[in-house]
Amino acid sequence: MIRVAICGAAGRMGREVTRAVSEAEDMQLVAAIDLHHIEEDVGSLAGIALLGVKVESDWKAAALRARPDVMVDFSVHTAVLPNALIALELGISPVIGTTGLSEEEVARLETTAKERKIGAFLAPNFAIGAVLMMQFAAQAARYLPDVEIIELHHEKKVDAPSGTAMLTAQRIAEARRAAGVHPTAAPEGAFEKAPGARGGVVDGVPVHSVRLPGFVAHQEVILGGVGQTLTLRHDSTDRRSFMPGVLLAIRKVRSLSGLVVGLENLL
Ligand SMILES: NC(=O)C1=CN([C@@H]2O[C@H](COP(=O)(O)OP(=O)(O)OC[C@H]3O[C@@H](n4cnc5c(N)ncnc54)[C@H](OP(=O)(O)O)[C@@H]3O)[C@@H](O)[C@H]2O)C=CC1
Ligand SMILES: O=C(O)C1=N[C@H](C(=O)O)C[C@H](O)C1
Repeated sequence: MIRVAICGAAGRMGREVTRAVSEAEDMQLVAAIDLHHIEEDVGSLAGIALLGVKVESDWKAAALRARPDVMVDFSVHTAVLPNALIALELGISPVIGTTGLSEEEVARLETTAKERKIGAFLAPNFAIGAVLMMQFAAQAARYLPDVEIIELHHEKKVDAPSGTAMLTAQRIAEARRAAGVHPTAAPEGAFEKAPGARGGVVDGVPVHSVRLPGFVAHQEVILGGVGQTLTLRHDSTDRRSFMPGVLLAIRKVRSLSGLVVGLENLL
């Protein structure tokens, strides 16, 4: 049995992960950490009976008591690094889905996991369709280097652009560099009458972030060429879409060497 702790257990993703872990035959939920709902039991939060597991607020105390093998983090970007450093200090492998980390924070995780020789995993998107979309986008950008990203999420999402859009832009930029191609420059005199109208630029790729009720997690990558466009679109209409990827990461993380980023590296 893999002993699993979940940080952010009472959140939208945390509840779904709680359910998925509790249904997996090779996993046992041993700790649930969140800053809210600490009086409620995870069973009622997730709509399942998980007798004996209470939501706690102190991750280190929970880790020392419950001794998990793996810590899954779907909390907030400010909590990820401290949570993961505690995990690595105690020999627990982190599986991180939380987005919005800085490059410096990812670098710190990488160094610490390497120093401590502990497997760690981070993915901005655990849905297989999103992983394929990112790969197709990178492949297509070699031939159609003019690309823009539109990501659309629920109104409660705090970070923009999404982690998925950030990684997609990074993959597109790498593909452009490898192929030696460049996007078309904006016409001379181009201007924004409303600041931000052309989106935020990530690694040379304009990204447009939409936040509205009714959305879960969606992304379009639009590539333009002479007389044609190619649109790649992925829709997560239910958070269950992320669960097979999360379970896969929980099963594989302890066999990794240091920090691995991106679900494609586990498939
Ligand atoms: N990689 C992927 O495939 C996916 C990633 N995500 C990412 O996961 C993250 C969570 O998303 P979502 O579930 O919608 O967010 P929620 O706000 O619903 O859940 C986050 C939970 O974490 C709690 N929390 C805050 N600080 C801490 C802490 N220090 N320790 C433990 N728990 C804490 C929050 O409590 P409080 O309410 O008090 O702040 C909240 O209950 C986001 O960064 C999102 O982008 C989401 C979907 C898929
Ligand atoms: O906050 C979300 O909901 C999601 N966050 C991740 C991201 O920022 O890319 C993954 C997915 O898009 C859902």
